[in-house]
Amino acid sequence: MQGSTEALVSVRNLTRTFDVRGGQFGQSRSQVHALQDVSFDVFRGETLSIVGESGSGKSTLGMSLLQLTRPTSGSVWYRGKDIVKNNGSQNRAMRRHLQIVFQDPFSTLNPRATVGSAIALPLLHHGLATRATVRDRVHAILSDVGLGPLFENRYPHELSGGQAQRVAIGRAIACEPEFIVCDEAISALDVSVQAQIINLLVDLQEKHGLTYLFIAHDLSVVRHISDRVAVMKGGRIVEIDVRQKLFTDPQHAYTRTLIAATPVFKSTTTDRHLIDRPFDL
Ligand SMILES: Nc1ncnc2c1ncn2[C@@H]1O[C@H](COP(=O)(O)OP(=O)(O)OP(=O)(O)O)[C@@H](O)[C@H]1O
Repeated sequence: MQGSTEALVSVRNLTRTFDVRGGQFGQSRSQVHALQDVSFDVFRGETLSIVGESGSGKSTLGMSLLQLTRPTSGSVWYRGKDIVKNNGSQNRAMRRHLQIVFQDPFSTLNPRATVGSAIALPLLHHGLATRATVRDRVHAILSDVGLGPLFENRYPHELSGGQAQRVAIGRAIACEPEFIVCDEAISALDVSVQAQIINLLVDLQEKHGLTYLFIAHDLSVVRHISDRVAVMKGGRIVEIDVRQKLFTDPQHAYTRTLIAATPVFKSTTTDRHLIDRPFDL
């Protein structure tokens, strides 16, 4: 296990209910219980994966941890503080330490901003570089994510999906965070590019001591890179355990169903880098 047993983030009794309108003219109202009494810890340095069927609440959970959506009730403890109670400026300051990488990098990159300025912005905003040092920092971050210095002048439309996701990851690590939510961060990429991005995330975790909440639906990847896995169904965590135990001795019937639907994993390596996909088919 890569992580410690020190809780970096603690989620307690988290609930998120959405009011939704139905009917032809929106005349009827109902509620969706996206998160129901969710409690768990994320240990410093670990990769905790969240798996579950579509609509089980994975993204709502990830967004709630960063206060990108406000929970209906419950608490999220980080650095001794319940960040659910944060005001706007406290949230902005907190997000230097807690970052998120989404599935579609193009939707989060400004199409009119170069890669260099996308990475420079958080550096300058959080006082992590000055006008004099920012270019060197941008180049160092580009190198960290496997991109050469010339990428600083490119615009998002000039990037492949994998390159754009590298930029999004670079922008996240520019803030020197300790915790990153990866919300289906490899799902939209070609299979061979997925392996490259997984390997990059593994390298960055080792280099910077990062903690990941890795939201995914692909159990073969989750099985490879996670320290622990939480299984969500209907807004609840139905099972959470260390990876080895969860995959070899699942306790919940739904976990068994998910695992049964996953291709057999043949690799016995303990190295979390992927050689290529489909490595396990
Ligand atoms: N803004 C919203 N308004 C209304 N309902 C929402 C909203 N956001 C999420 N939901 C509902 O909450 C539930 C959980 O959604 P969520 O996106 O967290 O699931 P998920 O497990 O991430 O799904 P997927 O794997 O498809 O991304 C779903 O029923 C969804 O329709």
